[in-house]
Amino acid sequence: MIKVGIVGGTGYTGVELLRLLARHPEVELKAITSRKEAGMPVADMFPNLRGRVKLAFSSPEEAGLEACDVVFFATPNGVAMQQTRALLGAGVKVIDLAADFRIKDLAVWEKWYKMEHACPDLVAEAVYGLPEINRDKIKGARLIANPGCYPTAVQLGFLPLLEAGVADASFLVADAKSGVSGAGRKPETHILFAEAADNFKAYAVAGHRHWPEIKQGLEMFAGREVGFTFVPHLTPLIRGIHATLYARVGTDVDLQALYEKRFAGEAFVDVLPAGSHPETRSVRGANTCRIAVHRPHGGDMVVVLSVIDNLVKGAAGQAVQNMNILFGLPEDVALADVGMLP
Ligand SMILES: NC(=O)C1=CN([C@@H]2O[C@H](COP(=O)(O)OP(=O)(O)OC[C@H]3O[C@@H](n4cnc5c(N)ncnc54)[C@H](OP(=O)(O)O)[C@@H]3O)[C@@H](O)[C@H]2O)C=CC1
Ligand SMILES: CC(=O)N[C@@H](CCC(=O)OP(=O)(O)O)C(=O)O
Repeated sequence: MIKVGIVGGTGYTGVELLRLLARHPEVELKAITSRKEAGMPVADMFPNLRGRVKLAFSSPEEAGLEACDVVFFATPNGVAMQQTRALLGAGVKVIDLAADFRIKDLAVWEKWYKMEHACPDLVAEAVYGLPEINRDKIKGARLIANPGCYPTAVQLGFLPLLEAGVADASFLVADAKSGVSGAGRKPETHILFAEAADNFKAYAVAGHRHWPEIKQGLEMFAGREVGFTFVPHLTPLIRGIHATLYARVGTDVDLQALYEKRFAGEAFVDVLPAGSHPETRSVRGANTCRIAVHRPHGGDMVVVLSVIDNLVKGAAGQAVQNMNILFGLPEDVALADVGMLP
């Protein structure tokens, strides 16, 4: 059995990890931390886990994380980097759902995250946990930087175009909408029901911290610098990201065949038939990225539609997928759920 610890068990990604790991046949949950709720049985806070998770929250210091095989950090940015070195030293693998290890250029990371990095050498070592591009590196890793939610939807959507070199890499646009759970469980005014329900708005148009993360990935796929514009929106859904991606391509490319070929054999990327419009609800609760590719009016613009559940393929599901790869298990263990309609 894989002994698992979770730091930050009271947030939305923490409880989503618990939902997935509670029925993972190879996992033994050893510790789930919360500083505020230490001592409270997990199922008292999250009744969906009654009868499935018997542990109580413990404080991070008393959780015995060094005795685990793998520790997930479902914590705000800047927490995992304080504890990762000691855990790796104790032989524990680490999967960080936050952004501490995602961006290789430290100056860029420090600019966007507004703090000094605690362990630059570990940033260099960390493997970016997008299995569809990094599966082989993930297999041998000690430290996984689990991608952000918008970055997962956007990078998977652009991947075939850029790898094949068929798009104009100097003009890439991502117009993305996220459900409110993407902002986490901490109380903030802009995610109150009366603020976010029956409302729709863009935010961080001047610059969002996922922009450098996505750009780093797109440049790796393209093998060159890219021109990339990213506009996130808050939409009155609870779960889900819908990314609408725009690029210029030559008119002789069979886009449908390109996408189907690139993702053939990928259990968690579903390329829909030509002309489809993927819905966020079709991936709700599922670890699936569902993609459709369009060429409106037969012109030179490609429009890619990419949907994920931000808490599953955009966070906890992808983290469990990475854990399965790290421990040599089939990638879909505990991740075979289909989306929930309606
Ligand atoms: N929500 C989403 O869709 C996605 C989130 N992420 C990332 O995952 C991480 C977690 O997100 P989310 O679950 O939404 O966040 P929440 O704000 O909902 O939860 C944060 C959790 O971390 C704990 N925590 C906070 N500070 C510390 C600390 N200093 N030391 C130890 N534990 C701490 C909190 O519990 P307590 O204070 O009691 O200790 C809580 O359990 C974030 O970095 C987020 O950016 C990534 C992809 C998608
Ligand atoms: C809707 C919403 O607010 N989404 C969050 C992004 C989600 C996220 O968790 O990103 P990191 O893991 O990189 O922090 C935001 O825009 O800040």
